[in-house]
Amino acid sequence: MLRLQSIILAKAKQFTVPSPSSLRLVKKRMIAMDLMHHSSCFLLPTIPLQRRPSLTYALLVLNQNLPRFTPLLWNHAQLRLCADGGANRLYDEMPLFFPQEDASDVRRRYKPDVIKGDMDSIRRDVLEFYASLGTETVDKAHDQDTTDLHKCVTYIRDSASGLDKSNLCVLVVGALGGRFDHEMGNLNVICRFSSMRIVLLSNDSLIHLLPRTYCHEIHIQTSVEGPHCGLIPIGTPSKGSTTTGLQWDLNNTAMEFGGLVSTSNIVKEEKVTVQSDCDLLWTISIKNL
Ligand SMILES: Nc1ncnc2c1ncn2[C@@H]1O[C@H](COP(=O)(O)OP(=O)(O)OP(=O)(O)O)[C@@H](O)[C@H]1O
Ligand SMILES: Cc1ncc(C[n+]2csc(CCO)c2C)c(N)n1
Repeated sequence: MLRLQSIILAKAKQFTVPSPSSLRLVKKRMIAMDLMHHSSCFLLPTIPLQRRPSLTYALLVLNQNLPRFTPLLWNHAQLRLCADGGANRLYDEMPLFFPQEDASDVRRRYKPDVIKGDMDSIRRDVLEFYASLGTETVDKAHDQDTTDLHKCVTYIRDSASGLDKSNLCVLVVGALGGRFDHEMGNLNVICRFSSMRIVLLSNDSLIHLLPRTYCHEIHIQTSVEGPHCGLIPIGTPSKGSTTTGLQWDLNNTAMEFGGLVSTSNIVKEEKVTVQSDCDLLWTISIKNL
């Protein structure tokens, strides 16, 4: 009798074969997706203790104007790197944040742990200054196929010893504005290292990736960021993305680059949630306090 039932069931199933896309949807609903929390609390003077998960920060300085909050990020970071010409920026611009102080005192206080790149932009005097203070220098002049940012992210991932990498967040300053090929290269790095938390920052905005493999909860630090924001599918089209907490929420909405993308959106709540079938770029404005 049981065997007969299962034959009947099997036969019935033959006539209602679910499409691969509906199977994927069912599978997605059955597997509870992990939640990923995001918070720009690194822009606050002190990081709240109850911050979940507690992150370790690495700061990466690129060859562009240093954002005004660079000293703050420096203090939060456990590892500080300069990508090639980024060292010139640190050397030239860090003393400008402390006009009362002697420039060389400031330079000694803000000594990077590592300078890595193809070393075609760093000035000799700057390289010698930091090397004499004990900064590790890694010359990758032979590699002309990856950017200096890429080289530095690889260093953080593979070589930085004594750094808790289980909950690491890489803060990249000087990543936006300026030359467009560099900006696109920088965005490409966050897509290429999609399993790492990497935040690209300028004075005006920040960008990070929301991998499709998680549900995302973004805790808005309203004192320092927002309200302008955007969600952009940069690599592949999204068949459906869903959000809460935005003025123009997405409701299983399809998006694609060259079609609909969510720019000039507005954050309406302290918590924004995002779920998508593809990796999305999240961007939010930084307040000019
Ligand atoms: N104008 C910019 N806008 C955004 N990012 C930049 C800009 N300039 C440099 N960067 C970033 O800083 C890193 C180091 O800059 P640097 O000028 O040393 O690079 P580079 O390889 O010498 O550049 P290029 O040879 O293409 O001029 C780059 O890999 C890039 O990520
Ligand atoms: C297809 C292709 N396009 C551009 C470059 C040039 N390039 C890319 S990264 C880099 C290093 C910059 O520090 C250089 C020179 C390349 N190699 N391959």
